[in-house]
Amino acid sequence: WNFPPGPPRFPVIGSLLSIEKYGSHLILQATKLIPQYPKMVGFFAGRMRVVIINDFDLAKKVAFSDTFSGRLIGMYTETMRGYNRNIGVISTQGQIWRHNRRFSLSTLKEFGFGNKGMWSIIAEEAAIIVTDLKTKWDGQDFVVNQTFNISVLNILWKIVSGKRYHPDDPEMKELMRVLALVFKSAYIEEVFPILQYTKFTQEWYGHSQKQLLTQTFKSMFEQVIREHEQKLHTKESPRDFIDVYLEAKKGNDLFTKEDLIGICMDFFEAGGETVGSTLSWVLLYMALHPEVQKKCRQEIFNCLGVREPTMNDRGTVPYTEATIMEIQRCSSVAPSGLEHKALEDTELDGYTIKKDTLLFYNINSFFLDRDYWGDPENFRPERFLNDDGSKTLKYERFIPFGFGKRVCMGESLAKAELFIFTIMILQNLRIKISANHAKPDPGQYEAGITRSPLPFHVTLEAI
Ligand code: HEM
Repeated sequence: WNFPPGPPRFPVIGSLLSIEKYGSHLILQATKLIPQYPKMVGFFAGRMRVVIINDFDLAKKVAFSDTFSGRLIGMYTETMRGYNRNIGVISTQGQIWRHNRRFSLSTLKEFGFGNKGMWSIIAEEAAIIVTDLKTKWDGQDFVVNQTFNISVLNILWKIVSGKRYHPDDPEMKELMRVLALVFKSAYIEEVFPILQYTKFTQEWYGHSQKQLLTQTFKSMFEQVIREHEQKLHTKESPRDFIDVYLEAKKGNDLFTKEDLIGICMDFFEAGGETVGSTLSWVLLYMALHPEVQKKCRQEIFNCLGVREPTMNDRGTVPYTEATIMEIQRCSSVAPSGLEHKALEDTELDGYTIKKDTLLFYNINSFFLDRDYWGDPENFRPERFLNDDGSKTLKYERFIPFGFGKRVCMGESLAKAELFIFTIMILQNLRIKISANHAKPDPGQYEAGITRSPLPFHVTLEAI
């Protein structure tokens, strides 16, 4: 039928052979095929039909349409999470997704998304890790490797469950490491179910680690929920997200313990690695661009001095804000967002899109569009500033959090975290290229659902 054009297809493995020669990450590599397929490119990935949308206007159409608001429903949830249906927000669709998303968004808002309480929780976590780096690593070489992931997770976890972890907690560190691994090999067993049938192939894509991770998360969340049930706070004084959920669940079948566990998993999966990786990129680009670092720091000291930032300071430090935006553009931490599944047979730009086809909009390609940005390969925060440098500029194609029906649920939290952490890092630490190790290289990264730099060295200097 009239499937969007793409590289040659072979039985069983589909188009993956031709993709492999471009490298392993489908989306990042599909960017290289843009000259041949500027609007969209169709692949057969194992048993799945995948369409990557390179054209911004078409992407918008997909992202804002109900027809394309589905998710891949299948094995991942059943075998990995141990449930017989999809749960939570990220991997549900239809009524369950709408309900879980609406409830989660409004409850998170109630508990501080975008308000003062939230900002001080963020600053508190940032202060702990920054002070730790300052006291332990002053004048020394430091390996940046998921340095901020646990701190960032603590912020969300405090709202959801009232708990936090020590940034050096060995168990949580291990969970974060495995979680990052899961992000890197997402979708693989959906694409090639056959891989699950031998021990050797299972090992190859990390099946047992994935299963262990989801089982660990599951029992961790069940335990936290049990503790909340035993000491449920009333409707009038809920302590956190879990209290509100359990209260709402009374007599309402749309609320289930499985979905609560699913939402907790979603927050862990979506809320730590994404912001954590972006902060690693902040250290990398700051080390590589000392002149930008100096300018940010000067602006911060001029406007805020050494006091803790809040989101009310937005607008007063435009160069720093532009720098964060440029880091998000250059690092493209969620290069393709998540899949959007067609819920029925439909048509897109003259091509037939059959039900269950997966569509990804190529965020990475929007960030690298030469006609749009002029010099996309250059790191240049000024592009996000107006002529006199007094205001940041908005760009339609700057969509690190995606857009449309399934736009990131944590956007305002993530923005607050990036703003407050970056400022507090720069107030307290100078980040330099190490004289003893290779210069950090933005081209050295790992990519799956998220894109994070490989561990790299910097020299830290306390201010
Ligand atoms: C820099 C940090 C982050 C980036 C770049 C990012 C990016 C994205 C992107 C591109 C999507 C997919 C949009 C789509 O499918 O159309 C997404 C979805 C999502 N994000 Fe984020 N995200 C970040 C942080 C967070 C945080 C802190 C949370 C915590 C609440 C979060 C929760 C979610 C959830 C639950 C979804 C799924 C929404 C749905 O399926 O309806 N994200 N994010």
